[in-house]
Amino acid sequence: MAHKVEKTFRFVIVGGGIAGVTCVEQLSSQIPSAEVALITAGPHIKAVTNYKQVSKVLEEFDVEERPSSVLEEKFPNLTVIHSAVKSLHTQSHSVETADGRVFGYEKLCLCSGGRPKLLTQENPYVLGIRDTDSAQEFQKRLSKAKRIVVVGNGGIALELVYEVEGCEVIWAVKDKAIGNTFFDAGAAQFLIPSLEADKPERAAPCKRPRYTTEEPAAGASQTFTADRNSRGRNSGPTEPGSALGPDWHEGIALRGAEQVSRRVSVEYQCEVEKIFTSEELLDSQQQTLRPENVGSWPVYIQLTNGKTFGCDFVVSATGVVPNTEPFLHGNNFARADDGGLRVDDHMMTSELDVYAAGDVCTACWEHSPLWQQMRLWTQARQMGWYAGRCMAAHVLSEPIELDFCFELFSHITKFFNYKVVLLGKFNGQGLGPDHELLVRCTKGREYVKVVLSGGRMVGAVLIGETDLEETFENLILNQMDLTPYGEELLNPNIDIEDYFD
Ligand SMILES: Cc1cc2nc3c(=O)[nH]c(=O)nc-3n(C[C@H](O)[C@H](O)[C@H](O)COP(=O)(O)OP(=O)(O)OC[C@H]3O[C@@H](n4cnc5c(N)ncnc54)[C@H](O)[C@@H]3O)c2cc1C
Ligand SMILES: NC(=O)C1=CN([C@@H]2O[C@H](COP(=O)(O)OP(=O)(O)OC[C@H]3O[C@@H](n4cnc5c(N)ncnc54)[C@H](O)[C@@H]3O)[C@@H](O)[C@H]2O)C=CC1
Repeated sequence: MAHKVEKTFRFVIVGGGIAGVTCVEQLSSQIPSAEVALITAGPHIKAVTNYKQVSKVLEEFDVEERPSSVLEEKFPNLTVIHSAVKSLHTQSHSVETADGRVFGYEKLCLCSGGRPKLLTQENPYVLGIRDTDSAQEFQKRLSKAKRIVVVGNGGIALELVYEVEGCEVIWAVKDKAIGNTFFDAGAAQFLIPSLEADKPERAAPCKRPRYTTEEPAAGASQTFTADRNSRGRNSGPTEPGSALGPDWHEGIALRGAEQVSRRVSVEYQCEVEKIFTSEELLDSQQQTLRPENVGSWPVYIQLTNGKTFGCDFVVSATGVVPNTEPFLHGNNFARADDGGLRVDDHMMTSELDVYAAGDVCTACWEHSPLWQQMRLWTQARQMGWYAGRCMAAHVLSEPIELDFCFELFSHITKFFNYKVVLLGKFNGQGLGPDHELLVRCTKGREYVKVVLSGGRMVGAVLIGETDLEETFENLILNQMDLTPYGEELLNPNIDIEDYFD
């Protein structure tokens, strides 16, 4: 190594996102005398605010971007270093930053997050959304756009298609239904009318114990339009930093160049065949172009269903890749198939004294039958907190067991303006055909799905103000045999809370 070690810290944490900051807070509170360094690339750090434990495992909180001085004032033994780590030397227990400084560590936690897994890296018309900078770039480009294509069917796509106004959106999804990372086709059917104009209908409960859904045929498309009055929004840009999170779009107006309201066309069961410029389009003599798509768009996207759309730009909302690159050279990290650093049940990587938490890591311990990893804010906080506890326990030679929060998967969020709660194996993940679904759906009001295996509840999707989360969480955790209750479990006329008292 070219440079001399400037200082050795007991704990070094890399990354000022939710995972890194929570890890720092945990370590600094547990061992206040320990010297801790937080090395982060951005000028700001993320802070969890308004934390609320909704039930045993469900939690809600806001996230704010703050100057790092707030953390340093709170924890006198903390040093925040604003520079990117460019290399890691696990043999000598040191990291080197982009500005050429070298810091030693006794224990290190990598919390460098992830970045968008783009359809293509080179095309200037293909955007990803991750942090405030990329959200602002998206907003700027959108303000001049008449049509965009959104590719992907997860969290970002779901948020964008609902929020974008004044611009036509073509939404290309690989699947038969929208929102496949969070929902099944039934929930998608419940949500899709929200893309259209608000037409208040009297909600009539309909119990659907047998699970059937109508799906669009392969290669089909559906168009939804909505007239919406502008909703109140703050207009000022937010400060640059790490990954965005809940309600990131509340602070920025997502409005295109047209005086139209929402117009979304969903192209089902298709992927991207090719992305090309107008010159390339002329050269290739595209036969598949519909008349409405002919024009001088800066970029064209050809889908595997044979259709080609011209647009102002493409949003690649196609998942994340863990930020591991700076740490790999010269070291021997075991990585998972998704590119994340493999961690065990103590958040330890395969390298001695190196831990990892949040989007950069892949949980490779034997999971509880009711938990799975998803790269989410909540899990970044839980992992950062638990990694901090493990690091502290190891230096103090104390025993530590996997935390209870990894017992049951839980996530609270909002899609299409509905509250969404996901519990356990909410989509029957990994259960094979050996499970049963109960569904209750009240159009425009709520969608409740329960996943049962061997008569026991193993997962649930709750959309709307169902007020069922706590009861269902208990039923999942206590694994009570629900066979005697049958379909009554979702009877809208029974107060289920009283039922199980
Ligand atoms: C648009 C969007 C909306 C989202 N909405 C939700 C939501 O509603 N609910 C939810 O649960 N989750 C949501 N997520 C996911 C959530 O934001 C992430 O899972 C979570 O923020 C990950 O936290 P992290 O600390 O692991 O990583 P990050 O927040 O990405 O933080 C990584 C940090 O590491 C720093 N860093 C990176 N490389 C280096 C380096 N070499 N040296 C030093 N520092 C480095 C970065 O500057 C950053 O500070 C959303 C994500 C996006 C992009
Ligand atoms: N409310 C919430 O909980 C939100 C969570 N997030 C999180 O932020 C992160 C980033 O979000 P997303 O990019 O939406 O990731 P995601 O993992 O949620 O979804 C990625 C989607 O892209 C699809 N996809 C992948 N490769 C593709 C390809 N080549 N062509 C077409 N489709 C492809 C996948 O099938 C999946 O539907 C995720 O970890 C997500 O969970 C994001 C927004 C909201």
